[in-house]
Amino acid sequence: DVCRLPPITEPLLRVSAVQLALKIRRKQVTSVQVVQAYIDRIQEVNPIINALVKDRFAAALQEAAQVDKLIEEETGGEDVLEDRLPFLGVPFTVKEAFALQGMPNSTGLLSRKTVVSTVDAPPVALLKRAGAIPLGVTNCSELAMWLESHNRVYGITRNPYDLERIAGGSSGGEGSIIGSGASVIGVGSDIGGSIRIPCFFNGIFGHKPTSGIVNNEGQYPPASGQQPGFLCTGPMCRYAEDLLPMLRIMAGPNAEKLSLSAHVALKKLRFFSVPHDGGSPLLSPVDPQLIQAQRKVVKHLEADLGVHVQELRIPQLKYSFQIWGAMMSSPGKDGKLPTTFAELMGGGEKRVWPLWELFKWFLGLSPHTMPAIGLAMVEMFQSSQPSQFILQQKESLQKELEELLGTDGVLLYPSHPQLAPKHHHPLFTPFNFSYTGIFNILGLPVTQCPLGLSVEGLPLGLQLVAGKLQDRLSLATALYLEKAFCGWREPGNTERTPNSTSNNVSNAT
Ligand SMILES: CCCCCCCC/C=C\CCCCCCCC(N)=O
Repeated sequence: DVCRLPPITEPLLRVSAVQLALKIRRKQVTSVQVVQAYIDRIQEVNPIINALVKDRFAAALQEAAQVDKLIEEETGGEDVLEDRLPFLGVPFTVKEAFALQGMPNSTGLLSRKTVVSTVDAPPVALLKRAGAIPLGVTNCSELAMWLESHNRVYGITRNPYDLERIAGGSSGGEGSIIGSGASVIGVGSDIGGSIRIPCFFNGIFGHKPTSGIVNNEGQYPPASGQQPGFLCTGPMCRYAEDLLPMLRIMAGPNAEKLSLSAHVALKKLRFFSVPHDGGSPLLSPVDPQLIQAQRKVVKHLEADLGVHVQELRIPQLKYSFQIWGAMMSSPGKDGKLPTTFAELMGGGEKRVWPLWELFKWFLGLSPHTMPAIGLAMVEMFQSSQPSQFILQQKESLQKELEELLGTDGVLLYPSHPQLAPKHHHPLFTPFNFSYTGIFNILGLPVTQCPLGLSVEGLPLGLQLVAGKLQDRLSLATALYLEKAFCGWREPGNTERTPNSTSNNVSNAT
């Protein structure tokens, strides 16, 4: 069957990063064994999914051997290692848009093909300092600004649940490699959904932190204008228990602001469910299977936690795309407009002429992808003066949601109106990303939570949104839902685990 990945046979690939680190510290397994198991799986699936675009396997194995030596020689005991190096010996992957020393950093732009990073981006450096070992870098969309990971440097990345479908973007290589069981944790970034969309399409967990918490430096392209307030770097992973420790590390000193160690009493939280954006004509209606999955979550929370989940309609959400577009193109505090997409496509030296690129594209001569050319064309007609009406909608939405969520609220909202589309299909539904993009503008933390598979075998999922700096609430809710909905499912494995049957939507009553 050409649409299926080979099944996972190595049990180490079914262990969370936190548990792997524990096993390595306790010498139940060596870091070399774990790193080798992941290299083997990458070599098995990557020729099919094209997710990892440059590896550093030899260096990773050497680093793993050093870790094993360090553990042999450590006299301070397991606790000392856990405290100092919580991810000691655990492999991870990084979106190619981030600097990882010695690895390419083109962000899918052909003119940057030969750019090699000499340093690590700060969140990557923090993970390395916590003992994690990078295996390589993964594919993304051109200039990280599209929901399909396809570019002229590395080609197209495929979805492990159906190779004819997209892996999402812009951190689609991460989504696909983690979803395939060929990486356990990874680093992504998100200015419109680039962590959450690939996590959703590949059935894994991800977290877009509160804006400003994780350092965004060391990724290309740099955000400009007001965009630094919307761009977020965050964790992507297969097991919910890895989200919080990853965030704690990646946030560095800012982690303190999130009180991540505070206990979350789920029964005392206030839950809200918004089933759709209120009907923007630009976006697709929400897939009935996603509506049903969200309803099942509501029922489960009410039955199991004894909470009341309030269903809401928030009319301003209908303008999500217009709000995102207006804010992304607004000038920064210094009055400077953001760098245009056409300038970014030109590699910073000269801007490209979108219509000329379009003409070349039809002749097969453009070094750019169609979505990038399309974005540059749309930009030509975009005003940097957003309408007062849209700004008012944004202000009232911000106020309403912040008041609603406070310090104890969690909102359930679809991640995207459709299940993973076929390759190139987002060209016909380019505004659907607004389901995720709106929360970048609002600066709220959002955890992407998988919810089993659809009748077609594609991942279902949901966004869990919390108030500013309340990341621990959406993270705790995802951890709780993983138990009931079984979290990540192995692609190609249609068998259900014993307690998962009732949560497969195809089986739902
Ligand atoms: C050729 C079709 C192009 C039409 C463009 C229509 C306008 C759509 C505007 C923006 C789409 C951006 C998608 C962003 C996806 C996530 C990006 C991210 N880095 O978080």
